[in-house]
Amino acid sequence: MAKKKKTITKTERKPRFQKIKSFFGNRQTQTILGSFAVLFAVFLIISFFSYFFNWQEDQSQLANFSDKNTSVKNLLGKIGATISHFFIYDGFGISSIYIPFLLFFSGIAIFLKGSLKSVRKYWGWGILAMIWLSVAIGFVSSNNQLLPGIIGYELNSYLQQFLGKTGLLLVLLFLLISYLVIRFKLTPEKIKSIFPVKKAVKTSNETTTSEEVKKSIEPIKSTETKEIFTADFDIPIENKKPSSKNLESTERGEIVKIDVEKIVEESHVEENMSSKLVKDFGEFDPTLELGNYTFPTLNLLKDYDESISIDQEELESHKNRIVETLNNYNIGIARIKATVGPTVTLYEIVPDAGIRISKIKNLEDDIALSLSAMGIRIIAPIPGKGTIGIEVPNKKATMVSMKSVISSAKFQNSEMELPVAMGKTISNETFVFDLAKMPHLLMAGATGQGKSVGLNAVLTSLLYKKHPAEVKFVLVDPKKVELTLFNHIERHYLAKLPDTEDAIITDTTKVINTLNSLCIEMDARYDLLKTAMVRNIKEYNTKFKARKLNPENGHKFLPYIVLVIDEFADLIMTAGKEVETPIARLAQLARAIGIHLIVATQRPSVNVITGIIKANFPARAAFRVTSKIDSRTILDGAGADQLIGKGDMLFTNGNDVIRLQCAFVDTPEVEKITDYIGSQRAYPSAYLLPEYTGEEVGTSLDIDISERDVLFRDAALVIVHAQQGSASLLQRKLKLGYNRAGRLIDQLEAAGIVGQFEGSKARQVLVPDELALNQLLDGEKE
Ligand SMILES: Nc1ncnc2c1ncn2[C@@H]1O[C@H](COP(=O)(O)OP(=O)(O)OP(=O)(O)O)[C@@H](O)[C@H]1O
Repeated sequence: MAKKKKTITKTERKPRFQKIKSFFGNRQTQTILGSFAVLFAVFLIISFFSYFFNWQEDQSQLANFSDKNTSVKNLLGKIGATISHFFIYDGFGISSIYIPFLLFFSGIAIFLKGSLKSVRKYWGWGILAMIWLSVAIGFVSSNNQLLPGIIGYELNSYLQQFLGKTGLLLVLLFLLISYLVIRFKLTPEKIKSIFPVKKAVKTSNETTTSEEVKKSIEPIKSTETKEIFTADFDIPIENKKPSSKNLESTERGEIVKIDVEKIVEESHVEENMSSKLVKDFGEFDPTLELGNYTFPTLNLLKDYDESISIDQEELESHKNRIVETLNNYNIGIARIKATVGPTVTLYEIVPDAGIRISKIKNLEDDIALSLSAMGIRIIAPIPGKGTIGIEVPNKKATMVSMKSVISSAKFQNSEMELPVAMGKTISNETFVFDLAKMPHLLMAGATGQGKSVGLNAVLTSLLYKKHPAEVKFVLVDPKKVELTLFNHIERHYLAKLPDTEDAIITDTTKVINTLNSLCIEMDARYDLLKTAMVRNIKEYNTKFKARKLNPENGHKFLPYIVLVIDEFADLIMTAGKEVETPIARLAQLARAIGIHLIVATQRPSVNVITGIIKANFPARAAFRVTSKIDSRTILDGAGADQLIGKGDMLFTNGNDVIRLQCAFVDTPEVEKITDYIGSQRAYPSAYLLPEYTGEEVGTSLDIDISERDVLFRDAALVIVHAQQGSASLLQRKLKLGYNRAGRLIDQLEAAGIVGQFEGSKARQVLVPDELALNQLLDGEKE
C-alpha cells in the first residue's frame, strides 16, 4: 500500500519538476536571470566599495531604515548600505567581495548559456576560499572586526580556544596547501616548471625511474576519483587515462597531449598531393611532349563542286512514274514529297488509307523497272515517320568532299572521344559518329565500291581532331598499297611491335603477333583500370590528368588504339583461327580500354565474317556488294546490293539503316595531310606495343626428322630455288594453308636450310643450291 502511495507521489512530482526545469531552461528566463545577476553583481561591488569608506557613519543610520529623514552616504543608498553591512560586517568581512564576483560570472554564464555545472563549481570553491580568507584575516588582525567580518572573527577566536594561535596557523596553512593542490593541481614539479631552477648536471643515476614517473602522476590519479567535486579547467586531460606516452611526458608534472590520430590524415595525402600538383602545375597535359604540334589545316583538302542541282524535270518524271506504277497496282497516293540528297533522292509517299505496306514493298522491282534505274531502295515504313520511302539515284551524283564534312560545325564542335565524319545523309546533313561508342566497325563492299576511300575518311577524320598523344593506329594492309602513305606519320600516330621496321603490317605472321600483342596490351590496360578503380579509359585518363594516379605505380596516359584491317578475307583465308581468336577477344573485351577495331573486307561471306566476329561488331558499313546474300551477311538484310557504288553506302549501328554518301578523300589529299603531320617534330619512335613471341619460335629446333611434313623436300627445293625463306612463298607455290607453310619453315630452320625468324624480313636461305641441299638431306639419313 505504502509502496503504491510512494509511486503516486513520485509521478505527481515529476511533471512539476519538469515544469520548473523547462522554466529555467527557457532562454528568455535565462536572459532575464543572467542580466539580473550581472547587474546585481555590479550593484554589490559599488555598494561594497562605498561601504568600506562610509560604513561607520552609515551603520548608525541603518536602524532607521524606513525613516524618510535619514540618509546614508553609500552610493547605492540605504539598500546598498544594508546589504553591504549584512555581507561585510555581519558576514565574511572583506572576503565577501568574492560574492559579487561569483555572481557576475554566474550571470555571464547563464546569459551566454554557458554550463551551470562550472558555475556551481565556482561557487563551491569560492565559498570555501571566502571562509578560509575571513578566518585568516581574523587571525592576522584580531582587533579589527570589519576586515574578517563577524563570521571570520568569531570562527577565529573559537578555533584559537581549541588549537591555540600556533595550532590554528598550522591548520590554516594546511588548508591553504590542500586548497591550492586540489584546486590548481599545484605540485612541487609544477611550481618548479613555472619558476625554472638552474639545471644541475645530471648524472647517469639521476635518470628518472618508472617509480618516480608513477609518483609524479599520482595527484592526477587522485583527482580522477574526485572528478565531480574537483573538476577543473583541465578536464579533457584529466579524463584521459594516461597512455604510456603520456606517462613519459608527465615526468615534469605536466601532461603533454600527443595527437596520435593525426596519422589518419595520411590517407588523404595522395588526394591532397594531387590537387596540390594540379594547383601547382595544372592538369596533366598529354599533348605537352609535342606541345608545338599543329593540326592539319583545311586547305590541305580539295574543293569540289558540291552544289546539288535540283533537276525539276527529273523530279517530275520520277514522281509521275512512281504514281503511275503504283496506280497500276491499285495503290493510291495521298501525298508525295522529295528530298534531294547528294547521290539519291528520297521520295516519301503517304499512301491512301487502307493500303498494306507489304504490298508496296513487294513492288520494289516493278518500280525500279518503270524508273529504269538501278539502286532503288524501298523503306517501308521510314522509321519514326509513318511514310514509305523510295530512294531513287540522281542522274548526276554530287561528290561529297572530305573538306565539306571536316569543316562542318557538327564535326568541328563535336565533343566525341573518336569523332568520325563519314559522309552526308540523304537530307544532305553531315553524318558524324563516335567510334569509341560503336565500338568496332565492320566494313564490306565489293572491289572498287569505295571501301579504301571510306577507311581513309575515317583515318582523316581522326587526324583532324585528335592529337598524336590521344590516338594511335595499328594498320594492317595485306594489299600492301592502300595504307602506305600513313608511313609518314609513323612516329606521330602509329603503333608497332618492338624490333620491327615497318609500322604498317603487311605480313600475316606479323598480324598474328600484333593481334596477340594487342591482347596483352588490353590485359595490361585492364589491370591499370582495376588498380585505378575506374570502369573505362575515359575515367582513367580523367583521373590521370587530375594527377590522382601515380606514374611511379605504372600509371600512364592511355591513348586510344584504332586497329584498321584492310582486307580481312585475305587474313582469314591464310591464318584462320589464329587471326579470328584474338580479333574476337579484342572485339569482345577491348571497348572499355580504348582499343577499337575497323575491319574491312571485299568478301563479306559467312566464312570470312564468322558468327563470333559478326556478333561483336554491331556497327556495320556496307558499300555496294554483288549479291543479296552478301548484303544479308553484312547488314542482316537486303539493300547493300542495291547501292550504286562510288561511296554510296548503308550504315547501321544495330538499329536503323542510314543511307550515306561517303566523303571522298583521294590519295594526293591523304599524302598532303600525312606530309604536313610528318614534317613536324615527332616522338622518338612509334608507340610500342607489348612484345609477343609466337608460340612456334623457340620450339622449332626440336622438331624430329621423322615428324617432317611429306612436302618437306618440295618445300626445301622451292626455298632454295627462290633463295627466299618465306612462308607465303610456300603457300603460293605449294598451295598450302598458312599454318602448314609456317610449320614447314620451322622444319626447314631445324634442318639448317633457312635462318632464324627476322621480323618482317624473309629468312636467310643457308643452302646455296639444289646440289648442296641434296647433300645435306642425304647426309641426314646416314
Ligand atoms: N566517296 C566516294 N565518292 C566518290 N567516288 C568514290 C568514293 N569512293 C570511291 N569512289 C570511287 O571509286 C573508286 C574506287 O574506290 P576504292 O579504292 O575505295 O575502292 P575499294 O572498295 O577499296 O576497292 P578495292 O577493294 O579493290 O581496294 C575510287 O577511285 C573513286 O573513283
